[in-house]
Amino acid sequence: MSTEMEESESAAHVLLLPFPAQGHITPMLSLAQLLCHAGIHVTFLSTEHNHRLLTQRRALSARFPTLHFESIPDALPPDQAPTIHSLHDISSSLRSVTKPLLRDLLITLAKKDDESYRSTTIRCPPLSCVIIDGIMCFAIDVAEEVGIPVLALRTVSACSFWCYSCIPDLIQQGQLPFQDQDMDHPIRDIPGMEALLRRRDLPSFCRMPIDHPSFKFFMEQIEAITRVSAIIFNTFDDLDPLILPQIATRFHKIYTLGPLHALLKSRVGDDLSSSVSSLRHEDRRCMAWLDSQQSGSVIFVSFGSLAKLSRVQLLEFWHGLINSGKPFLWVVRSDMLSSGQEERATPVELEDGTKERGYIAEWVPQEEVLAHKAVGGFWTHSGWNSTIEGIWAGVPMLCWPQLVDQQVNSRWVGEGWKIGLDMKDTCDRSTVEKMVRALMEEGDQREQIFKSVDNFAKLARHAVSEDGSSYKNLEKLIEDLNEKIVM
Ligand SMILES: O=c1ccn([C@@H]2O[C@H](COP(=O)(O)OP(=O)(O)O[C@H]3O[C@H](CO)[C@@H](O)[C@H](O)[C@H]3O)[C@@H](O)[C@H]2O)c(=O)[nH]1
Ligand SMILES: C[C@H]1CC[C@@H]2C(C(=O)O)=CO[C@@H](O)[C@@H]21
Repeated sequence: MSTEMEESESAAHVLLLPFPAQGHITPMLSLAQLLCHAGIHVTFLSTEHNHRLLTQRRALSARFPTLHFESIPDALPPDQAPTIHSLHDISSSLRSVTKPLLRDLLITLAKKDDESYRSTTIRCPPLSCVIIDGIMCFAIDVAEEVGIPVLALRTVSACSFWCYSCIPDLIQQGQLPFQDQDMDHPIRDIPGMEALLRRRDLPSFCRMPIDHPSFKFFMEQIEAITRVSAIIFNTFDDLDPLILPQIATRFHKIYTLGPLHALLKSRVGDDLSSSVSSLRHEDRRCMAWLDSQQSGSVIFVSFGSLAKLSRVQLLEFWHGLINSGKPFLWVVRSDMLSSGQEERATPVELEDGTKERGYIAEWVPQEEVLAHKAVGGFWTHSGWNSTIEGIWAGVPMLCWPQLVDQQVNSRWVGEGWKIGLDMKDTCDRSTVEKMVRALMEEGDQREQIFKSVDNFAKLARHAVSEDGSSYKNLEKLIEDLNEKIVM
């Protein structure tokens, strides 16, 4: 199929526009590879800063000749990582700087006789579709203006997406903003999760005043995404059987392709390194350290690419880990401490305890780490990529959510899917110690959690196998993109 499509003038050409952060680029790049593997032309458009950090671009283009990397300015300082508080700046910069340039690019790529691509060995057809990250909705206006159909990849979980979608209803019902300080007050009006959520489990921006610029940003995205032709989710049908039908009541076309990283391996091959989308340098020495540890003994601790910790939180976590007595591999990014709190001495008992049974790394090959036999538990911030990678690896999770969708994900992990423990809103050393022990030590609780996560891991394997839902949905997406009927 791919050879025919490469030569065909009518093959699809899709522009992918990720949000500029690791947790968004990784699933978008998996999707890019899956589409290119089927012969579709993909223009992967990153902001200039991230384009430079994607050091594996050349290797990827060599492997997938229909994968083209392009960059676009965003006018943000290169070291400004997105935070929930900087969303307003990011959003206005994308609108004022990136949006007009995107319009020019789409017009150029949509032309039937674009010479820049025709001069390459593989002829590239005119742009037929745009797949945006579900929070890059400024691009919908542009694509509509240029007359190109738009789909969205929503990189958060389906369950948190559904919560986002129900927020306007919660506001209308007077449940938002919260009327008092009781964060355990039940939220019963989100269809499909009636008996599950408390106020504290709603997306973190629900804790903000509703006239806060970041709250407004999310409200705009929630409204705008209703205009896309279809939404792609990084989940699989057996994980979300209660939620996907709810989403389908409001969004007429959805494709569930998850776990995307596993579908990529299943379709394209196992030799692909999961590091191709990494924006940071990986410390691979941690793998040798893991080799030296007993099977199932290590707790892997990673809070993704954006979470920030105060020095007090870091020390409480560290004390809790050391006091638990369990070996640990901990990703402590150099930009993880809140600014101004970096330069202080570490208590000697923590240094000694770490030398004895810990390994601290700047950034690791997380998928490989999760698959290592020494890893018996995953303490995570419940970012969606980490959560679905943890499910795929069949590793029980301890959750300490911080941002946006993570609050919802951790509730589903703890009480919905029952594949872990939710430590939300607490971080003192004795809670950490108790929770780490509960997760890692033999007993009924661990056994139940392990059974449940193992079951979802098996269902995930089925989903990406030839007769599984994600595999078939990808076929359908490819067919729809090629036939140009997703619109
Ligand atoms: O040392 C590390 C740590 C992380 N990762 C990878 O980095 C990604 C992190 O993604 P995620 O777990 O989703 O966390 P964030 O980076 O925090 O992602 C943001 O984007 C996600 C998708 O929208 C959201 O679900 C999160 O809440 C949001 O913070 C994963 O693929 C990890 O495998 C590594 O490769 N090495
Ligand atoms: C920095 C955050 C802005 C919104 C993004 C998000 C989402 O809802 O897509 C979740 O967490 C962060 O990645 C992003």
